[in-house]
Amino acid sequence: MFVLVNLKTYPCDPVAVAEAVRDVNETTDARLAVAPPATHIERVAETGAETWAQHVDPIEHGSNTGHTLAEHVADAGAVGTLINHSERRLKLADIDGAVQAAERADLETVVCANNPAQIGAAAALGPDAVAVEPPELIGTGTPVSQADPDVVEDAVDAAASVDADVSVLCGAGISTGDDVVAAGDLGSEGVLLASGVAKADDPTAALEDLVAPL
Ligand SMILES: O=C(CO)COP(=O)(O)O
Repeated sequence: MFVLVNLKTYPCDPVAVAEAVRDVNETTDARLAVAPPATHIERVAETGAETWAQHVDPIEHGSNTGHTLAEHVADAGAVGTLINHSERRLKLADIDGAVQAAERADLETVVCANNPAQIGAAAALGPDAVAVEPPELIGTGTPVSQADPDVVEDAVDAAASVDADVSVLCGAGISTGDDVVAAGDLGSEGVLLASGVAKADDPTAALEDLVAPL
């Protein structure tokens, strides 16, 4: 299972969380990665943790002000990027452009979406993976894999019907190893989570709990 920790803009120490991700990754067959704010990618990558960006813009080198260029996040040490999110909503054309920008920079891609219909559209753009995250469950601590298992199974079916090579992750409210196991049982190849680690008093213990049953 892939466990991707999105730090959003939570007031945690991204380097400390990254060190925890790096250390717990050594203890498990699961694959752990962390997505800090763009400003912290370089310092986080220097810890040795697998580092992802939270966003890249659908642009190339040139006259763009205030944008995030895929090549820059790759240079800073990111190996992948989230694209689109309930909290960073993009138009379909911009998701398409961001996937192409990320591929140009050799970044792995996970396109987030709110529901199975959007997952089908996202999968059609050819990312490496899609992640279904019902907005109403994000940040609640109520895990999608238990509160809304149908949405995960339907997302898996929707992606498979478009492109069987696109992996499916799920997220929202995931915070325990049981939640991760439940996600896997529904056909998800990984989880995307944030508050369960970023807001934890002890991120290492939270990560250890997440991967314990894997
Ligand atoms: O939005 C999410 C990850 O991108 C999920 O957030 P929570 O894990 O806080 O519910």
